[in-house]
Amino acid sequence: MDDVLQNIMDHAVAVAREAGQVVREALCDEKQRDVMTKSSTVDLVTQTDQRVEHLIIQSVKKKFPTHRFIGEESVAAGEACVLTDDPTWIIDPIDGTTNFVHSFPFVAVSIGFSVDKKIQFGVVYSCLEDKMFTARRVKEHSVTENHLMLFSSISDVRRSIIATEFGSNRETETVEKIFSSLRNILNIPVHGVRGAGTAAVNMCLVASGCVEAYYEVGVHVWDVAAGSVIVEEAGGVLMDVEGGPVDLMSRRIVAANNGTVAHIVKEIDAFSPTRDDAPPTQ
Ligand SMILES: O=P(O)(O)O[C@H]1[C@H](O)[C@@H](O)[C@H](O)[C@@H](O)[C@@H]1O
Ligand SMILES: [Mg+2]
Ligand SMILES: [Mg+2]
Repeated sequence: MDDVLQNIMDHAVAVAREAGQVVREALCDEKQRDVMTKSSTVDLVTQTDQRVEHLIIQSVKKKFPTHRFIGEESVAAGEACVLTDDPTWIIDPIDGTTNFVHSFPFVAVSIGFSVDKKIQFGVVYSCLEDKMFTARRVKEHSVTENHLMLFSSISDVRRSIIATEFGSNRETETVEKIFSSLRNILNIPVHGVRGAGTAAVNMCLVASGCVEAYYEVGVHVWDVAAGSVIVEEAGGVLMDVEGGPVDLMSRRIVAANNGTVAHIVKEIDAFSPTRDDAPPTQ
């Protein structure tokens, strides 16, 4: 199985790189950044998101015809978001669409691969930085092209930088919760709060030791599937925002180094968005 998995992962890396090239080219063409909206007026999608997801799925289908997919834009188009035991590619074609639309320079292609409902490997290609982050759920972990994972050993949360995002839900109650968590964390006080505008890159920043923790409520499984392995294989931990094991379908995540995770969880004003795998409402 090892060689088989490596073969699949090699394909994921190759197709992520190909997808990244499409994203870079699209950035120079305003038409390809024309905005459409999904769950809210600030939940953006472009024809490039759809095109890149199609490219990845078609490429994988040719090589691995029995594999299944959970893709952000396919789910937006009505496909079910159900993780089975079958080999499944979990794809975010452009993580950081808002960044892409505004040319804010952090945009990633994120691909997680799951078997038996466990993510086996993750590939995050931060395509404007041209950084490829990969990790496989075995002891080995690697970040190609010399992007070494330098995991943070800081355990004093007051010396930390915490990454988070504001998401795309602007309901008053949600915004209140987001700011309540942010206020608690700033008041610790931490050295700083940052956000790259992409969950996948934020998780790679944890794995690289650039930030001590990342948390968000409102993410989707395609935002965090790949990053989850990258963080864990770098030596980090994943947790639910109220403590306890993370559930990638729950839309809640904390990814952190060991020293700060407990402190961060204490400060988050948690809430529960509709799960990714909830049955569709009629
Ligand atoms: O750009 P996306 O693929 O839509 O992912 C975004 C997500 O929509 C947003 O809610 C999060 O705050 C970002 O961190 C994601 O990466
Ligand atoms: Mg995303
Ligand atoms: Mg996306």
